[in-house]
Amino acid sequence: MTLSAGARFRQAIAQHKPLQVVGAINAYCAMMAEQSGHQALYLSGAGVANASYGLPDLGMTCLEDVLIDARRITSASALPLLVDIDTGWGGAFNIARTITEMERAGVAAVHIEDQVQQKRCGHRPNKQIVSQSEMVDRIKAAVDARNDDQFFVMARTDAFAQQGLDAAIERAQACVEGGADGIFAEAVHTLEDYQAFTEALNVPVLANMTEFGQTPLFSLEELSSAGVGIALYPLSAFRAMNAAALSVYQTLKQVGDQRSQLDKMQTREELYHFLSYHSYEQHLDALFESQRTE
Ligand SMILES: C[C@](O)(C(=O)O)[C@H](CC(=O)O)C(=O)O
Ligand SMILES: [Mg+2]
Repeated sequence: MTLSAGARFRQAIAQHKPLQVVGAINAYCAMMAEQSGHQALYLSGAGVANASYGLPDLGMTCLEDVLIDARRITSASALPLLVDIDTGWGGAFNIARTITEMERAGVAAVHIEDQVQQKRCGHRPNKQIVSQSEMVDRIKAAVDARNDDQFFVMARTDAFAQQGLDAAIERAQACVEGGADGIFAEAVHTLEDYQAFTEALNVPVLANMTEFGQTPLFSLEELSSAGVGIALYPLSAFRAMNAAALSVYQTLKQVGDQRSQLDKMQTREELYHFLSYHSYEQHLDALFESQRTE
């Protein structure tokens, strides 16, 4: 029997400590990540907002916006996909619908956070969070809605910024009691903070290694020593792609050709390799005589 996406995510967590989960902004990135040997993918809420809609990460995208990108990724890669569902987009029934649709889209796992609906990036100031009981209700609604009991519901808490370590850990514990399968400890500052979370909890703890934020970019060994179960790189490839693209646009404008930029580009042959272009072409040639020219 083939394992469900959720079961494969759980298996990957069990096999890697920590499991690296890498952001894939689109289907092709998912294919490159998979062929680079990664075991799990991430669809970033900020990434969907920024890349697919040209919007900031301020709770302006909705379920359908994220589902479109999630479906594209699960169609292109067999790796388990963790999806950022922000606040779940509403009350208990909205959250239930979000979970049902994510499962239908072939998603393995989601994280739902305790910010108010008009959420902010976790690494920005002035975040506001809902009460602990409202957050636990979000978790209960999500867990109750899943069809596959292996589908992984992760609680993200942004409480550290406003309320400090102890309150954030207490919240995380309450979420686990409410049924959360894992905890995303957002924007904590030190390995000791992670260690405190992992010691207080009996579920995997995720460390967000997002660049230019509140958390230092710890190595896998460091995260492992603090007991972290999942290391997330939500936008690393996206940021690199953006810098390369900008350089190409500016150079074309200023210089008039792209020759100095070729070393920043993936070659046609590399592109075709990741897409299995040649095997499609061979299939075409073998199947349809009329396609052959010689
Ligand atoms: C993980 C995150 O929720 C995301 O949407 O990718 C962001 C990442 C970022 O803005 O760097 C967050 O940490 O809030
Ligand atoms: Mg997000």
